[in-house]
Amino acid sequence: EPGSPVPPTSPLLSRVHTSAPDTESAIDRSIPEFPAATPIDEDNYFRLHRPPPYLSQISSDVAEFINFHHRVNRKVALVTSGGTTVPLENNTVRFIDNFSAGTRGATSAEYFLEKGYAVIFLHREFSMLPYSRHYSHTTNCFLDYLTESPDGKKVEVDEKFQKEMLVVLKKYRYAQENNLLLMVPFTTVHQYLFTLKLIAQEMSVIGYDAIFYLAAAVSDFFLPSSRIPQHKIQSKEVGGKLVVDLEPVPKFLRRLVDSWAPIAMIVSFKLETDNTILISKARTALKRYNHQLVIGNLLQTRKKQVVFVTAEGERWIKLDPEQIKENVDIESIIVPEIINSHNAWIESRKRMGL
Ligand SMILES: CC(C)(COP(=O)(O)O)[C@@H](O)C(=O)NCCC(=O)N[C@@H](CSSC[C@H](N)C(=O)O)C(=O)O
Repeated sequence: EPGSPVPPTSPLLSRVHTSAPDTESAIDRSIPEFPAATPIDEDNYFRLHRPPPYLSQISSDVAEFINFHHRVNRKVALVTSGGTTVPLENNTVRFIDNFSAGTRGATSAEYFLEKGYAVIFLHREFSMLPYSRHYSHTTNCFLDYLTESPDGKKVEVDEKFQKEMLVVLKKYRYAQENNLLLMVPFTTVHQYLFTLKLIAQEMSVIGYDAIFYLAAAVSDFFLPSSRIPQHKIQSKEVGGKLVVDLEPVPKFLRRLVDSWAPIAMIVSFKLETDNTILISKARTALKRYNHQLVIGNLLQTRKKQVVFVTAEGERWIKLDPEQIKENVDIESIIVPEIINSHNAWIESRKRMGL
């Protein structure tokens, strides 16, 4: 409406936007075909693909945020959240998406903040966000929490929701006013990998006070720039069938552990749908990447139970029926456990003189 007050630009929304394809730089026919996932070629992915055009903006925001907290020795958690996409056309009409609403990441970020961590929230643009997830358009529509004033002239928060909303609002404002939460978006797996690498390298200044909590659902396969079509695929051009030939995504977790963040504590999630392979797959990931903790979860039961897999063994965390009835966030149990492990990790590093 002309003249109506401009809505506040929420500090929860980053200054960069990722969902519109950067059609200028995504295609580069000069890039040779190469299997991205073999260890030797892994870094070729970063060397041969151009970084997202907005990366320098993110780099300066992240550096400023990290220095702000490093000065006061505050621990920083990088929480990744949401699914990455694999565009099938440069002017993207179709893309392969990875399942994730972003609830795990957004909820976990709240509990890290509650425990005094600063949080860099590397999230799929438009997925669930800390605090606003309680009243987002996809879960509890915020309009259902409002009523009209008796004279019908004003909007008010419904009396029965005042208490719970005040708790969320206070936490949101506290994070905002104390610069504790930095929002960094991604959409494609390409954007995710370049941004994760950048943040990991900038976080190295924090050493073991940094923790990586990798809840994002990352694509395992992608369409290399060398063969992505420029425009929307026309069915007549492909004889009515669409055959997609994807390359494996570089095993970035190995790079993260070995070189981008060699001192930080790293927690990854393993998502399966078959319970018979969950623990073995999580253990394989732990052995392959040699980080500290893999949290296994099944798509079907991810909100009620997870399994911690470490070098010492595995341990299930399950909500009991009462907790399920009470809508307890399983992250309210997961995150404090991880923070205890992070503190033990820091003590062990100090004892080793690192
Ligand atoms: C995505 C969910 C299930 C949360 O759901 P929402 O609350 O709806 O957001 C999360 O808990 C999770 O498992 N996240 C990790 C999922 C994932 O993709 N994990 C990868 C490991 S990280 S991607 C690593 C890459 N594949 C490699 O091997 O280097 C995997 O299972 O393979």
